[in-house]
Amino acid sequence: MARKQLSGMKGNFSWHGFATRDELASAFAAVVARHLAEAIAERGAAFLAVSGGTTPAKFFAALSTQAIAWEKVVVTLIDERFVPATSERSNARLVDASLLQNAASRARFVPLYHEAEKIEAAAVVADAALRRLAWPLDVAVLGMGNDGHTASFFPDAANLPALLDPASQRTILPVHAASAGEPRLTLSMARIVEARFLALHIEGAEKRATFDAAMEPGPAKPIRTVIDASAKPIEVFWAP
Ligand SMILES: O=C(O)[C@H](O)[C@@H](O)[C@H](O)[C@H](O)COP(=O)(O)O
Repeated sequence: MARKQLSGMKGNFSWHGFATRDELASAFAAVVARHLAEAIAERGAAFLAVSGGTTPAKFFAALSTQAIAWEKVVVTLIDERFVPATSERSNARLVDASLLQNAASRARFVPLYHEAEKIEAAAVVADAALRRLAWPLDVAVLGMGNDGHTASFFPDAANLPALLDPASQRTILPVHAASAGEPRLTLSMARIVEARFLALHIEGAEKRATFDAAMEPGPAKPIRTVIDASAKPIEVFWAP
């Protein structure tokens, strides 16, 4: 059973804590499916962006079996490593293997990765492709690293101010950051914070401590900048 705590005093977020990661996965999948179904009922389609990394696999598996009109859902990524879908580092590969299965195999996936010599060129192609979709996102699911990054907003990214520009006209931007491992493509913060439902999915004591520290006064980590910029409180889903 979720322990919900509205943390209005501490920041622009609502905390949903679960006893186990399995409980979180099934409850969070039901919440996301409800938002997608509402979007389909109201506008005839739904638009979902998910993060990669190691955290979402169980949630993706639970979401893939939700009984909604998946053929009306477009799925894209919050961010992607600059690697082809054949790479084990590819978030598209993860989504294909874990989310676009079962009922959700009927969804349409729009990738961020495009083959190009330079990531700047791939970002321009992805930006043009993504612009054609029906913004804003109905649901955006963020992850977070222990350095306080979310999406590919790494603290050491050379273009961090452009990534976090709340007035950005860009949909997709390239990212070069030594801490990221490889270059990345990411949605701009401006496109993320306008989502109708914005959630952060984190697990483990270390990430909880990182999140709590980021909400303390002091220089803002990227996760804090995103939370502060969101029009609505971000919904945080956490389990130990
Ligand atoms: O491609 C990625 O890595 C991401 O989308 C990234 O922002 C991720 O959400 C965090 O780094 C957390 O990653 P973990 O879930 O692996 O801890």
